[in-house]
Amino acid sequence: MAIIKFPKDFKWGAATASYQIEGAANEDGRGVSIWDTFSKTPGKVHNGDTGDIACDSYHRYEEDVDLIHDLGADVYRFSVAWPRIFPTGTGEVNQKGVDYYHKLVDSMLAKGIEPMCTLYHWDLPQVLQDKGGWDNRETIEAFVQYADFMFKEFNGKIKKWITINEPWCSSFLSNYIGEHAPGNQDLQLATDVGHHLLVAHGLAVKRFRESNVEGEIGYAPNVTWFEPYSTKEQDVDACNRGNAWNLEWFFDPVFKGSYPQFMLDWFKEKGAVPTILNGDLEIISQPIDFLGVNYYTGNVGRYKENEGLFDLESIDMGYDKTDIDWFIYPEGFYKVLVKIKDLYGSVPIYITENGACYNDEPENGKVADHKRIDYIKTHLTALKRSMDSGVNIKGFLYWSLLDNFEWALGYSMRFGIVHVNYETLERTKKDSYHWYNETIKKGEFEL
Ligand SMILES: CCOCCOc1ccc(-c2cn(C[C@@H]3NC[C@@H](O)[C@H]3O)nn2)cc1
Repeated sequence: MAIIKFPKDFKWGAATASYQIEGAANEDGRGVSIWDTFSKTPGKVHNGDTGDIACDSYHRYEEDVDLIHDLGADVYRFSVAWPRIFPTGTGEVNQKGVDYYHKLVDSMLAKGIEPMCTLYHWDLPQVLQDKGGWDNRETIEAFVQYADFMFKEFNGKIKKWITINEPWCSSFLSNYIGEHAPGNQDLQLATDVGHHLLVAHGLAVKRFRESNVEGEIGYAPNVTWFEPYSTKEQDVDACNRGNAWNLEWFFDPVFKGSYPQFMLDWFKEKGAVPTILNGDLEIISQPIDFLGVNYYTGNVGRYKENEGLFDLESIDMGYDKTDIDWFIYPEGFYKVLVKIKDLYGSVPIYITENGACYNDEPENGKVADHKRIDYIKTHLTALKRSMDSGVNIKGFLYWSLLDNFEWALGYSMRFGIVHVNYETLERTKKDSYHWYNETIKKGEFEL
């Protein structure tokens, strides 16, 4: 069997997000977010699940930090709920919310765990949504004020900042496909929202630099991979469009200061070119210190006229799927990381999310989630292949530490290496947790 070995300075960790784990939705002055509204809208979330309680991490954060510590992790990626800091998005600070994140961060630092903080992981204050949300450019300034407050308040404690998580999800999944909050279905709106998210990212980076606070800053786009069914130009072009929807569309503005022309042309045909103001792209392309990459799945794709937004169909090649019905495709992880290197150079990269959904339940106090272990093994192998091909990967954060609220799928889908009983809130380390702990300790594993 092959031994897959990582560098000694490689950073290992796990990730979560505020709305998915905290609960305490109406506690200590927290304001309403768009996910509170969306999850309480009948038919939007599986089983009518909400983040009202979630994993109750707001009250159990010390237990969860112990889980991170016992894992042997170097880094813990969490997100701050904007409505806990500014309940109406702007204006008066909610000190109890600030105090909570100081307690959380201090507990990490006390155990030698590096905090990696995501400022926007989708829980936009509802008051801002009521004024147009990310379609209203005033939300950009509100985000910059929130980010500026956080940079200064946590200066010296938090030294790795992520501005926006998965702008593709917050724009296209949330405003064109409509599966996520606020649930619009308007392509022009989606391209404008995506653009405003990128402007907000760029202005936050600019403010970070001007603030002279310690640390590094980046963002965390999600990517996928469509492998052409054949070498026919139609198949290759269709897959290029499908890949660019996540990749070039959200990477070129940051790394090149322009949108990919072939995608602008495509969106022009659809009547949905984003509204770009003078100076926007200079702001968006502020240099960043690191790139977060979130990868879960990929597939083989083929040209099919009028299929979806890009004349692209996904082919069922019979690859195994996880319990969320996503194909298991580690080759795509390798391919997309090499493409990022080829297109954007040697920017330091953290895998800020990669993980598998398997809904195994505890039996006699154990969770034998061996398929999750296999998924992690094959994806870490693809990751190491990319590193050996020159991709500048600095660390890997598994999604997710805990089973949690998986957005429109509620609590029906479990990504955690720790099982959460949503009745009792009891945490149970799964076999994958123990395997990951051993891998972190040794810096290697047997494939
Ligand atoms: C073309 C039609 O498509 C319909 C559904 O399309 C998608 C795409 C992507 C996702 C998706 C979900 N996740 C996991 C989360 N990442 C952030 C963290 O909060 C995790 O919970 N990543 N991507 C869901 C649905």
